[in-house]
Order: sequence, then structure tokens, then C-alpha cells
Amino acid sequence: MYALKVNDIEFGYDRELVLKGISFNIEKGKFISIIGPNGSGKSTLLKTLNNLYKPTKGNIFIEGNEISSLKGKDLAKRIALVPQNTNIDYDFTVEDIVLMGRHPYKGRFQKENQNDYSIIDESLKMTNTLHLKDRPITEISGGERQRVIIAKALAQRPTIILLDEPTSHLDINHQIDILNLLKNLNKEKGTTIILVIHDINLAARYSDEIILLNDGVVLGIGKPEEVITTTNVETAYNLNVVIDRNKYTNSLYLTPVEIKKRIPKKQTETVHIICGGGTGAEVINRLYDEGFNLTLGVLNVGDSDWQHGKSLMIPMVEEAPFTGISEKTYNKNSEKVKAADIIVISSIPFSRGNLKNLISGYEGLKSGKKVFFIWDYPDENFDYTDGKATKLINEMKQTGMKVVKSVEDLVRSIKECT
Ligand SMILES: Nc1ncnc2c1ncn2[C@@H]1O[C@H](COP(=O)(O)OP(=O)(O)OP(=O)(O)O)[C@@H](O)[C@H]1O
Repeated sequence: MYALKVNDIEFGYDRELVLKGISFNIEKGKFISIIGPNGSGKSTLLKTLNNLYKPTKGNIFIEGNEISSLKGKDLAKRIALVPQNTNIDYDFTVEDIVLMGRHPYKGRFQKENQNDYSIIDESLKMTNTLHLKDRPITEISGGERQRVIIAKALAQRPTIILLDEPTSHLDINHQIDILNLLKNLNKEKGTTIILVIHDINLAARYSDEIILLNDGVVLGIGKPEEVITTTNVETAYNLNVVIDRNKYTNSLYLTPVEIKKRIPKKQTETVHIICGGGTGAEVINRLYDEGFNLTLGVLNVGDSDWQHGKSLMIPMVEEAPFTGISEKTYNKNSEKVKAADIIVISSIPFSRGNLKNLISGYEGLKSGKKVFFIWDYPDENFDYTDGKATKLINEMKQTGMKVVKSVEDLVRSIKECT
């Protein structure tokens, strides 16, 4: 049985629909983030999941029960909402606030009993707020208040906790603190956590699954790597990004990149640059600024030249990270070589992995293209291919490949022959 089943729901505040046919299932014990641009409907969705708003179409099932069939207190024993703005003006103590979480378990006029007080203490302990128990809620910090509101939700003893931007207004240290607390709850108690969050990198790091909302519809749902793709982020946020893995946490890491304005095209020639590992950056910049049409290849996804190419939106032939060039990729690169007027080989390492890149350049040369090689190696011991690469380069030189000493040299030579 699913913790939550959402079946084609629609909802709007006035005439316009804000949720436009949303469906998804959430398994018990999952940690789920809902992300999406401002106004995409995240908070509204969360409120429908807590029955604060009733969908005009579709159904929501909480642990198999249709949400509207559950009485207020029965619903509150299953699901707790930590709202976005928790400004409390009255001088309630922290303990008073957390006591409110026991409301669903009490009859009218019934006083709290010992059991309630031990659950409150346990909730305060879990959120590391026991020491604040007698303090007025108005006199504690934002981070502490967020913990206390979570403690109140815990005192409700729900199986699902919904949180609307629990980390907004918190510094990075307290953001991590709150997310670790939620992750512990999720792991130790099996509580299903569903939170709205703006920080995509934190969502990717903590979540089992992500729901990406865009303009009231689900644009993506699934594991972080299935949802956080350049295409989805571009569609939802209108943002050009590079997606990599964080080397410390190994979670997806997204970096927005500036899209440089393309200068008016001055050249009609296309230059295909064979590069990698940062050897292409300067060549790319110079030829880009000169207005040439550029293509790049073969670059492993995540490579620094790959990132550079992405940020300038240059078409390129890509290979999976840290893998050799497959036959299919090699053929794609050959297509780009054929389509180009000029081939530039940057001072790529003479490694086995790069032999195929050099061979592509050689093919271009044999088919009559102008091929330039930037000879910018610090010493003589750079051939890791038992001499194969050196032999190839020598043959290419004899076939007419032009060797240049620097990028400056390259640009001058290219301009001379175009
Ligand atoms: N109480 C309301 N009455 C009328 N319209 C509302 C109300 N609350 C939200 N809206 C509208 O519904 C749409 C979705 O708002 P919602 O707050 O759900 O988006 P969100 O994705 O949570 O946004 P944000 O990231 O900015 O918090 C917006 O166009 C918003 O203006």
C-alpha cells in the first residue's frame, strides 16, 4: 500500500487552474522533494495533500484511505504539515507549542496525561530542543523555531510529514542540520518525508525521489538523476546548467552557467576542435571570439572542455564520463570532421584513449581538410602509447598537417588561409 496516492488532481483558487492533472504515488518510508520554479504550484499541492484545499477533480489516498473520508483527527494522526511561515506572536513556551501536536489524541476537555508529556519530551529530544522547553517561542532563533515546529509535528506521531520550505531563511549550517534531522527520522522511524525545497542540489543529495513541478504539471518524477537533467532544468527554470557529481557527496551537482551572447558571425568557416582536459579552453575562446562556427569532439561528459563547450552552447560529440571512445562516438566525430572546413587538434595527451581522436584528425587531413596541431608540450616524455601517437603525428606532418607553437600562432595561421 502506498503512503500517498495522487490521482489526476486539479485545483485552482479562482478561475485559473494551479494544479492541472497531477498524478503520482509515494511509497512508505521514502524521502521525497518537490521542486519547481516560483508559482509552479508546490505549496498548493502540499496543502491539498493535507486536505486544506480540496481538489476540484481527482482523488488523494492516504495509506489507502480517500482523504476526505478521514476525520480531522484521524488525518492528523497520519499526516502532519509543517507550514512555510510559522510566525507565532503569542508568548507560548516551546513546550506549549509541541503540546498542540497532541491535540488529535485528546477528547474534548481532556487534560494531557503522562503519556503525552513523555511523547513531547521524546519529540524535543529528537529535534535537539529539550533545553529550550520553557523558553517563549518568540525568543528563540529561526533555526530553533523550525526545529520546535518539527517537534510539534513529531508529537502528532504521523507516518507522513509534509514540510513547506523548511530550510528557507536558514543559513547553510542550519539547513543541513534540519535536513539531517529529517533524514534521521526517515531512516530510524520510517517516517515518509515530503518537502518542498528550492535548493536543487540539496534535494538531489537527500532525496530518494524528486517531483519536478512546472506550471501546475509534473514535469519529472523519479530518482534525482532521472529528474535533474539539463533539458528538464532548462524547460522549468529557463536556465543553462552543467550537471556533474559532487566529488565529496557523490550526489548530483548543478551549476548554472552564463550563456555568452554570440557575437555576430563574421566567418563562414566551421572549425572542429579535437581537445580535452582543459587543453581546448583557450583555443575555443579565441576562435569563438573570432566568430568561427565551432564544433568539438570527442569530449567525455564532465571534462572541463566539455563544461566550457556547454556554457557556450557549442555542438559537440560526447562520450560517457571516464570511458574510451566507442565505435559509435568515433563515427559521430568523423561526421563532424567531414562537415568542418578546418580541424584543430589541441595539445591533447598522447594517451591510448586519444589515439582515436588523432585518427579522426588524420582522416580529415586525408580528405583534403586543413588540419592544425598545437604543439605545446612541456617536455619530450609525453607519449604513453608505445610511440603509436608520435608515429601517427609524424605521418600527419608529412601529409601536410600544419604544426603551430601556440594559440596565437594558430589564430594567425587560420586567418591567413581563410
Ligand atoms: N491563496 C491564494 N489565492 C489565490 N492565488 C494563489 C493563492 N496562493 C497561491 N496562489 C497562486 O497559485 C499559483 C501557485 O502558487 P504556489 O504558492 O502553490 O506556488 P509555489 O510553487 O509554492 O511558489 P513559490 O516557490 O514562490 O513558493 C501562483 O500563481 C500563486 O499566485
